Order: sequence, then C-alpha cells, then structure tokens
Amino acid sequence: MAILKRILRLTFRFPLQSGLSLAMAVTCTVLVLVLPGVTMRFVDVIIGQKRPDLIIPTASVGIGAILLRQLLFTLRTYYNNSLELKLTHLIRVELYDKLQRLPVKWFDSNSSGEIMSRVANDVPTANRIMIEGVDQAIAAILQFLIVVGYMCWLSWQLTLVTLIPLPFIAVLTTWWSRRSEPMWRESSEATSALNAILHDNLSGIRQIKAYTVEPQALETFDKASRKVGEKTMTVMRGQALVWPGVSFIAESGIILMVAFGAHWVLADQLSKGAVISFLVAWGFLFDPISRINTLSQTFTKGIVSAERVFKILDTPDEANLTEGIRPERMTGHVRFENVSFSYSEEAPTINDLTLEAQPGETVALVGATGAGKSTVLNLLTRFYDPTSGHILIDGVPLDTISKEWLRDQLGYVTQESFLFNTTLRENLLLAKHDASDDEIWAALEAANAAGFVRASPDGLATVAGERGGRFSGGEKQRLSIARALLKNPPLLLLDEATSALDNKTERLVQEALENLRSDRTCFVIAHRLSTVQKADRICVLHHGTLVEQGTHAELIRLGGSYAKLCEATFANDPRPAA
Ligand SMILES: Nc1ncnc2c1ncn2[C@@H]1O[C@H](COP(=O)(O)OP(=O)(O)OP(=O)(O)O)[C@@H](O)[C@H]1O
Repeated sequence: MAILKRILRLTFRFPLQSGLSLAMAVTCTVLVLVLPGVTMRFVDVIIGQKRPDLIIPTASVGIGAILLRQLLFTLRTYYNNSLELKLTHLIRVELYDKLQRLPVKWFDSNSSGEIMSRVANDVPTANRIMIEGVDQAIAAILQFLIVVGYMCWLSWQLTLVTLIPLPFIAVLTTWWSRRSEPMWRESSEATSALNAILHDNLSGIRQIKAYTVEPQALETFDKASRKVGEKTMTVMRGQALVWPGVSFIAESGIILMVAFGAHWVLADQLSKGAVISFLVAWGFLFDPISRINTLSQTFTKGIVSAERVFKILDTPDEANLTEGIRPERMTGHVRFENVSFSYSEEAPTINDLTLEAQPGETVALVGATGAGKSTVLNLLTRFYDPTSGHILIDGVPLDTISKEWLRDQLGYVTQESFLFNTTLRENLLLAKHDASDDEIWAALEAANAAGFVRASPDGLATVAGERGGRFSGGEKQRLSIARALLKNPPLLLLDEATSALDNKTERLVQEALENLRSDRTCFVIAHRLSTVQKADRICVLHHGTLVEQGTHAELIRLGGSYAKLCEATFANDPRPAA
C-alpha cells in the first residue's frame, strides 16, 4: 500500500495530465448507461407502445452518445500515454541521478546487467500501475457503481440476484493476487539475472571467442533464459486455472439473472425491456470484473517492479559527496596514518599503513599481485574509507573534505584506459569542460598522442568506439594521459599499464607519463623499472602491510624483499632507467 501511495504521489507531479485523464475516464464511464437505456426504450416504448416516430430520434441519441464516448476515449488514451512517458522519464532520470550518487561499494554487489534491467524494464512496468492500474481501476469501480445504481433503479430484487457471483469472484481474485506476487518477484529476479549474464558476456565477447567457450557461454545463457521461462510459466499456469474459474462464476450469473428476470416478467412484476436492459447492462457490470485479470497482473507486476526501483532510490547516497571542507587549493602533501582497511569482515586488505608524500614527490607502490596497491589508490579517491586510521591531505583529514572537491583535485589514470563511445573531443573535455581546442592539442602533444589523432580522418571528432575500441592499447593510454594533463591536477594517481608495448610506443608512453608526473604529487602503481628508479620513495607492500620504503638505491642496498622483487619482476624490463 505504501508503494502505491508513493507512485500516486509521483503522479501528482503532473496534475494537468492526471486530472484530465481521470476526468475523461469518469465521463466515458457515465456514458456506458446510454446503451442499456436506449435498448429499454426501444423494447418498452417504441415496440411496446408502437411509436415508430421515436425510432430515429432515439437511435440518433444512442449513436451520438456512443460517438462522444469513443472520442473521449481517444483523448483519454492520449493523456494517459503522455502521462506515462513523463512519469517514465521522471523516474528514469531520478534513478540515474541516484546511481551516480551511490558509493562505489554498492556497485561491487550489484551487477551492471541487473541495474540496466531496473532502469529499462522495471521503471515502465511500475508506471503501468498508474496508467493501466489506477486509472482503469477508478474507471472500473465507478462503472460498477453506476451500473449497479441503474440496475437498482430498474429492479433492486433482480440486482441482488445479478450480484450473487460477486463475493465468490472477489475471494478468488484476492487469493490469487496474494499468491502470485512472490511468483512475479521470482520471475522479475530471473529476468534481471538473465540481463546480467547477457551484459557480462557481451562485455567479455573477445575472451569468450579467444577461449572458444561459446558453447559454455550459450549453456549459461540458455539456463538463465529457461529459468525466466519456468518462473513466468508458474504464474501463467495459475492464471490459466483461475481466470476460467472467474468467467465460469460470472457467466453462470447471467443464467441466474435471466431465469429470475423471466419469472418476474411472467408474474407481471417487471417489463421485458427492463430484463433486456439488465442483459445489456450486465456486459458493462462484468466488463470491469473481466478486466480484473489484466488489472491484478498489472498491479502485482508493477508493485514488484516499483519495489525494486524504490530500493535503489532509497539507498543512502555516498556520504560527504558535496558537504565537507573545500580548501582554497591543494599543495599535494599526503599522509597515511596507521590506515587499515578491509573490503569485508575477513582479513584486512591494508594493514596499519603509515606513509607520506611531500608536495611534488612521486611515490611508487610495488608488491606482488593482490598486495593492496590499487586499494591504496581507492582509499585516496575515497571510493572506500579506511576502517581505522587517517589519511590527511595538506594536514586536513580526508573524511572531512568534500568528495567532490577532492576528486576535482585528482587525476586518475587507470591501467585499463577507458574511453566513452563518443568523440575524442568530448572524451577529453571530461577533464576540463571549457578547454579550447588549442589546450586540447597541447595536452595531446605532451601525451605524444597528437600524431595519431591528427592522422585520424575526423581528428578530434573521431568517435572512440565502445570502451575506446577504435584505438590501440598504447593509443588509449596516451589519450587518458592527455585527459589527465588537460585537468592538470595537483595530485595524480597512476596505475601503470602492465601490457607489453612495442619499444617505440613504450618510449612514447613513458615520455607522456614523465610530462604528466612533473610538478605534482604522484602515487604510481609501478610496473616498470624506469618508473620505480625515478620515484622519490618506493613503498613495498606485502599482503597489505608496508614492509619496506626508501629510494631504489637504498632498498637495493638493503637486499630485502624489494631487491628480490626487482630481480624477479624487472629482470626483463624493456626500458631500464638511464
Ligand atoms: N571490490 C573489492 N571487493 C572485495 N575484495 C577486493 C575488491 N578489490 C580488491 N579486493 C581484494 O583486495 C586485495 C588487494 O587488491 P588490490 O587490487 O588492491 O591489489 P593490487 O596489489 O593492486 O593487485 P594487482 O597488482 O594485481 O592489481 C585482493 O585480495 C583483492 O582480491
């Protein structure tokens, strides 16, 4: 009920559309009485009293009223559609806005395919409660009351007989509506899971092909799709039993009504016209009841979808996104003080980490895979917050600073350079919305990317393709470096690519990185000996613990884990430091 109220409240944001739609529904409904009324007049007055002069006027009134009803129906459909589109747009935009404000942690446990399913399918399904559900339910209740009122006016005794099937139908449909709700929920969840698999498989289509696991991928998809079918079939099976039952009860009622009607006509207690009018009106009385099937399905499915949409909308925003301190400027002094962090309840991923970077220094993070290097960067961006300890920037605790401000000061070049499927210009402008083309070209020059961009047929207007697929790995890296250069942030987080590049590209990327690193504090996850050697401080992480720190020469002299790691990891470094 609370969900229904919430959807109703949303509808009130469009008072004109919803008001007009309801007004049309009410007027259309009142006009349903024309047909039984006209029929009775034909039987009792025109035929009964032999009044041929009334045929044309009565038929004209009837046809006019039916025409008006259909015209109003057309208008009602128009206002309904317009309301539906507006509501869908409103909720989709609210949902998308919410998704952008949710913490990164939330996305760890919600797959993209499932989220897409909520935005694409659940929003319109929830809206159907309003359009088909509430509007039609109000019209149906009204139609029912008007027709019952009309019947009572003709004969309250026959009306009582006509209504006998009603309680049975009400009990059956209420029972089914309750029973089918969890079934629809399961069907909806199965659809989301199917979407998640589809999204995942399409994103990894190259891996699927490269490992020739198409049959296994197909099998997973087939299984998930079959599950959707099975879950939906369970509801359909129930419906296939319940709705014929409802029709049986309703139609048996006609026989009962005609039988009693005939009895009272023979006893001269009722006119023939009244019985025929009852018969015509019966159609309008049970029309809303026969629509209960679709209506209850719309309500049940809609409530399930609305629950899923509201669940996202009710998730708390990422804390401190806009609130918090916004210092004048950042000099880039970073200090981790006894920082520990864990993604889950298990063993800490970062354990009592204390390290410092002076403004303009480059700190290289090295360590075996899974040692926690990326996690350190995740803590600096505040995608996650430490479980204990403090991170200070220019002496200010990070958790008191506005996240928006902090992220404005950061350049983050990830290992997998991500480009959006839009023009290069728009991809680069993400870093600085108002950058001129001259500034963009300067950044591209410094990133050693200007050459290949200029050679592309559309230059800055070249579309990058999905995930930047139009460009090679080395090109994408240089484009993301250009993006970071354009932003010119005081603090740079850099996850060096591990992918082997040819010597020339390697040199070009290295030069670009050196341009990027100069004059700013830089935390780099280093995979190249040259980067490590040039770093002001090297921090060696082992299972989330800082085991050694110092310069390259100091750590080599120490002969500890760094020296061993250096030997093992950088032995074949294609570009040893000068
Ligand atoms: N979002 C996450 N949820 C749960 N555990 C995670 C998450 N991200 C990373 N981990 C775990 O935390 C540990 C440290 O991961 P992290 O990515 O920081 O290591 P890394 O040193 O950067 O590794 P690599 O060099 O392979 O990128 C790993 O055991 C990893 O499985």
